Amino acid sequence: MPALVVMGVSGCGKSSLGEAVARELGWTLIEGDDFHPPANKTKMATGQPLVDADRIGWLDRLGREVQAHPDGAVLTCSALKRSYRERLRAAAPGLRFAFLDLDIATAQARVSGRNAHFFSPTLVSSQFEALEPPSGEPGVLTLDATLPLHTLVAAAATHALHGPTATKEAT
Ligand SMILES: Nc1ncnc2c1ncn2[C@@H]1O[C@H](COP(=O)(O)OP(=O)(O)OP(=O)(O)O)[C@@H](O)[C@H]1O
Ligand SMILES: O=C(O)[C@H](O)[C@@H](O)[C@H](O)[C@H](O)CO
Repeated sequence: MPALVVMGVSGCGKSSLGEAVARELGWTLIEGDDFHPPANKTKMATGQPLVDADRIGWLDRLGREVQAHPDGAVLTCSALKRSYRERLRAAAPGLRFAFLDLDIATAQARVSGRNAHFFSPTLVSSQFEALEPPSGEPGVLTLDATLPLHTLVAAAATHALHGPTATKEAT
């Protein structure tokens, strides 16, 4: 089942890239934030980081969403820890990942600059504490999240279609 997860910390550009890659490939976009239960959104809006127990049911739901779109899906999902990615891989074998790698200062600036978003800017540092970078795991392309969107789209779409051997890391 062809599927790509666009992953990384809050503000790295998952929604921007995910939407553009899904359009480029004609695949279904699954916006991970839309599937957080209300309790998770309330926690994040009030400055409380999610813990494993908050994320497990959400990840399982996202795995089912990917399974429901066997013709091609782009999933935006923070997928911060290796165990979370393994959970998604178990649901969708062969899943590919595009990791948007961003420094904390730029993430902070991007998240603070957003209006009307549920995610509290005070949580950015907790995202970096939770992050276990996926380098070395199967099917992962690491991208410099400060590159222009059109460069990221081209690299991520090639990776989604052809896998790691076809893609030179755009970092
Ligand atoms: N490649 C890029 N270069 C510069 N700015 C970008 C890039 N991609 C996204 N941005 C900007 O960064 C901000 C965050 O982007 P976006 O909402 O796509 O990130 P996100 O990872 O989905 O965030 P969250 O998970 O918190 O919703 C937005 O203001 C967006 O316009
Ligand atoms: O696992 C998490 O902590 C969450 O998925 C966050 O990453 C946010 O939902 C997202 O980035 C929106 O700002």
